[in-house]
Amino acid sequence: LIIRDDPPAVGDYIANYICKRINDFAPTPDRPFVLGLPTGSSPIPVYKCLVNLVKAGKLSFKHVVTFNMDEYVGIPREHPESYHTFMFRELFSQVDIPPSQVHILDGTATDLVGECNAYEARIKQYGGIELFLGGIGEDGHIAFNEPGSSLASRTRVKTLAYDTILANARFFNNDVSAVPRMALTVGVATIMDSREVVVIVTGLKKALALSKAIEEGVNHLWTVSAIQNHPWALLVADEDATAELRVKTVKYFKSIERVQNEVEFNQAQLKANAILLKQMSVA
Ligand SMILES: N[C@@H]1[C@@H](O)[C@H](O)[C@@H](COP(=O)(O)O)O[C@@H]1O
Repeated sequence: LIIRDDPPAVGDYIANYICKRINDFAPTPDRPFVLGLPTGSSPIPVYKCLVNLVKAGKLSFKHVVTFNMDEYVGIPREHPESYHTFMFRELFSQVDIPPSQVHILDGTATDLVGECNAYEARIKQYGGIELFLGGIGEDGHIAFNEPGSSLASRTRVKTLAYDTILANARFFNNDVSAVPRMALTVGVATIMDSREVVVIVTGLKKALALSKAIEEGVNHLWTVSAIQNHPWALLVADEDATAELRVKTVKYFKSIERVQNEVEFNQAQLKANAILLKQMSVA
């Protein structure tokens, strides 16, 4: 768990982290970086920063392949609140990703089950997802894996929890009746299969979910808690989202980061000294 002051600082941290991961991976057309992505308000600061990194020439999406987490059932791609529209508005139209490398579930498909199965197959074809970025709902859902979702779930059709419908009404002019009742979503196991999971947790409203995710056991009622079983998971939260954590938990994770920074600083110094010594011996 990494804690930053506010959502922009969380966005900066995650975007720079993803940028480094993609650059270190050095993707090529034959070996693209496969990235899983979320929608919602939480990832907006991440996307803003990723766009700036691309504009500054520090990052390219040319050899990045993306898979979005979820999409509403029954609203067309062109709908202003479809996740398709959201992704192109906030990220894809502003970076150098070829649209053919973007994958988003089609919530208007005539065969929804077939659409979900094909999505899983496509992810496999690419050799799985390298890094899955996610957000969480107030009830601790990841993607649209609402409370009670099987932790072994795969991409499927999902009925939304009434709390989620209420929470998402803000995107539909606060008209609860306009919010779709169903969605297509990757499963908990689809996310857990990825080689790395990064979760954005910002705002006071996510505080209980964050506590359930990391301070208690793995539980299908708080599906994000499944990350406890993932070998390489990172949560990045802002101060507000830590409100329900124990003081001890917050201090513990902050102290780990301090120790890690110390280790990295010492390693950098050792490296710099070694270079200096080598230069002196050559001279
Ligand atoms: N399906 C999405 C989730 O993937 C997202 O994490 C959640 C939180 O949204 P926000 O970031 O706006 O709080 O909203 C929706 O339910």
